[in-house]
Amino acid sequence: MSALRFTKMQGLGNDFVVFDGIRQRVDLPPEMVRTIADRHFGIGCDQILLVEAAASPDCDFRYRIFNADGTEVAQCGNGARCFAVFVRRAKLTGKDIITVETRTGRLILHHRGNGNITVHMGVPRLVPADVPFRADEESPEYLLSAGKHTLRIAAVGMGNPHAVLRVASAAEAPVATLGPRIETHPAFPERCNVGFMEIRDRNHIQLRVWERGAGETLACGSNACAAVVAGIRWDELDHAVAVTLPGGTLEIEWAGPGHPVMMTGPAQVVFDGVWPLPAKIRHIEEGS
Ligand SMILES: N[C@H](CCC[C@H](N)C(=O)O)C(=O)O
Repeated sequence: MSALRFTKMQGLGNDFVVFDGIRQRVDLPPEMVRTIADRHFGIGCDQILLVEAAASPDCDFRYRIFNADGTEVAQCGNGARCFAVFVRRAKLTGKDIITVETRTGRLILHHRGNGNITVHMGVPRLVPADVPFRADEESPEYLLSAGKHTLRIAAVGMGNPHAVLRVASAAEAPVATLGPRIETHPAFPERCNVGFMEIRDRNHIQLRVWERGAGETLACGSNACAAVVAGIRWDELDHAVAVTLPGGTLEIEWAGPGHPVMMTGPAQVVFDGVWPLPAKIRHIEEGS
């Protein structure tokens, strides 16, 4: 095959290149992911999403996610909503409720009928080793040394690792400087996504996110979930919260430990396209 069909999609401005890996063979070595994601030499996106056949009989699809830096990861909330729209539009399923398997668990994607999708994002991981985060014991808040700063953070796993800091103003938060410092902090052995949360009231936060492997994005669904979990554990938020990010607002609900986090929001198609496979990738493709 000398080219791959794709669909460009976005969820609150967090943008994706989505490949159907069922009707076409799609290999995504890191170099190819980086090239496709590049906003000047490629298509341009924060993440690539790959639809595959499920290995588990009780799942409808396998859902794979690749960051713009080429790393494969196990969770993407905004991408999950786009995945739900993609598989219906591609007529890979007609279901309203779709179960997908990821590298660390499974998500349930629910078309609400009004253009919004609700995603059962799984039960948050709060034990440090499950985030993963290096700490002797579980706590709603940890102190993290970063250069001359000592930061109070929450560490939450949503199938991917998240740090959350409370800030007075999300708009003025030092995302571009402190974000990469925390993303690569040794306390997070697999790096992390970094949320800067301004609490407006018990049912509304403003959030900006420095994403692992992508930098600051207009929205991050899994960090929105992690931020609400953190705020509820700090007794600063109620159980249903509107999370306003630069790209728009998500509705997040969490009933407390042991319960899943539920995320509701939109997902849109931007355009369809064809990605020409460069010769060297085609050479690998032909099994040489
Ligand atoms: N950067 C994330 C993956 C994408 C998550 C984000 N786009 C979302 O909507 O959850 C990570 O490395 O864990």
